[in-house]
Amino acid sequence: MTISIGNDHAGTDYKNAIVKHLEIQGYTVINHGTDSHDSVDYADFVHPVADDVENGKSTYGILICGSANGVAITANKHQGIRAGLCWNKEIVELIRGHNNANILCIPARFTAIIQAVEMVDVFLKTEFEGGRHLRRINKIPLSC
Ligand SMILES: O=C(CO)[C@H](O)[C@H](O)[C@H](O)COP(=O)(O)O
Repeated sequence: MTISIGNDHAGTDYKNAIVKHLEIQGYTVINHGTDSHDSVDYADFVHPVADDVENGKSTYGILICGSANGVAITANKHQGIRAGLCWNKEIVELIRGHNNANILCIPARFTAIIQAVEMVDVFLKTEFEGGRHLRRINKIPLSC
């Protein structure tokens, strides 16, 4: 499975830990984020990640910035994207199980690196439940 990842300067250390964790497990990771701690603008890496997921180049995306709000707002402008901001594993289960999210947004300044890695694991293993949740997703304008 291929996963696209992006981060701004607030998320560089988190991105590095997540990429290492995923590659050890055999995932292919496309890195659109900055590898530096110098200040950058989140939209510059969000759009390439969202494009990858929309066009099927990647199955899922992972976005990391300070609060995760900038990346989530930007990613959800894309028609085929359902991006969810998560701060614990329970919320991650819900954005996959209930919302069929295809991008996980992680707030680096409000989450420990180990928590972020654990959230990624939950995101990748949780299946969409379908049923009533599919009916609801189908009512989200421009998202399906
Ligand atoms: O864009 C954000 C929130 O909407 C992210 O949290 C950024 O990482 C944050 O805004 C960066 O802030 P900085 O003061 O420029 O480091």
